[in-house]
Parts: sequence; C-alpha cells; structure tokens
Amino acid sequence: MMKKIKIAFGSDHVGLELKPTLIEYVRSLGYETHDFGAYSDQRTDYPIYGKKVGQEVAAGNYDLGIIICGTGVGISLSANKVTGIRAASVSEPYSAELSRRHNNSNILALGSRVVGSELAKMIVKAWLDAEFEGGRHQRRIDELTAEDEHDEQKFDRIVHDDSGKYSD
Ligand SMILES: O=C[C@H](O)[C@H](O)[C@H](O)COP(=O)(O)O
Repeated sequence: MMKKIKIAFGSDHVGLELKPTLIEYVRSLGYETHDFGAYSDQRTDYPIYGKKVGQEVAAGNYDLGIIICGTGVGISLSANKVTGIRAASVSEPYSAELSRRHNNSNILALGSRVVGSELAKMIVKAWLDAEFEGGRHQRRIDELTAEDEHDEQKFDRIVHDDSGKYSD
C-alpha cells in the first residue's frame, strides 16, 4: 500500500474560517492531515503557527504544509524564516501550480479574507497535483538553499557554474 502524503495545517484566528473546509477537502483527496492550531477564533498571532508548520515540514515530520491567515502574507513570512522552507502565498491556481513546478514550494499560504472556499479548493488541488520539474529550476533552488544557509561561497559557486547551464 502507498504511504499517504502527510500535510500539516496551521492558521491564525482569521484563517480558522477557511481551515476546516480545506482540511476536510484535502482528506477527501486521500491525504493525511494534522492541524497545528489555532483551534479557537480568539485573536492570536500568525507567527506562532507559521513557525510551527514550517518546523514540522523542515524536520520531515510532514511532507507539505498549508497555512492560512487573513491575507496569507504574514503567516508565509513567518514560515519562510525556517531554514528549508519555501512558502508560496498565492490567490489563484496558476501561481500555486507553478510554485511547485518551478519553485518546489513545500508550503502553500492562503488568505481567508482574499479567497472564498471554492477558489481555495481549486488552488489547493492545483498545488497538490503539480510536481517539481527539476532541471534548470534545481539550480535556482540550490541558490535559495545557499542563501538560506548564509553560505556566500556556495551561492557564488552555483551562480558562476556554467556547466550545463540551462541545457534542459
Ligand atoms: O498577514 C496577517 C494576517 O492577515 C492576519 O490574519 C491579520 O493581520 C489579523 O488581523 P486582526 O488581528 O485584525 O484580526
């Protein structure tokens, strides 16, 4: 039997409006989920949940993450501070799909004050169905990783390595 892909969910109080619908939807598609909060609509701070989901995904405890706040911006900023995280804050399916095919995003961030539940489901489906294409895009991911590691030499090495550059 194929191992189920595990998705970590997180939101602040605003994102909570959209989160249960998306969890149910993602489960109906056959994914395993866990909700890292918030669990009540009491006002709270999005970095708590962006950081937590980022850490869980970066540690490999979850394959992917979906995080939600009012705009998707604040919670994505927080997740992106975790080493190894590439969180994409998007509000339509095209960017969601490309964020995986080209940027290998491992977290999707949505704004519950920006998108309705049906559009959010389309965005999530487009994101989950897409696969990283590698090739020339891997080089950019390696540059991002070097930035993430504050490794200037590694960054410059990749930038100046012309062997097979854009040959795909
Ligand atoms: O990027 C930030 C998010 O959109 C938050 O959900 C938002 O700032 C929360 O606002 P408030 O505390 O006014 O509900």
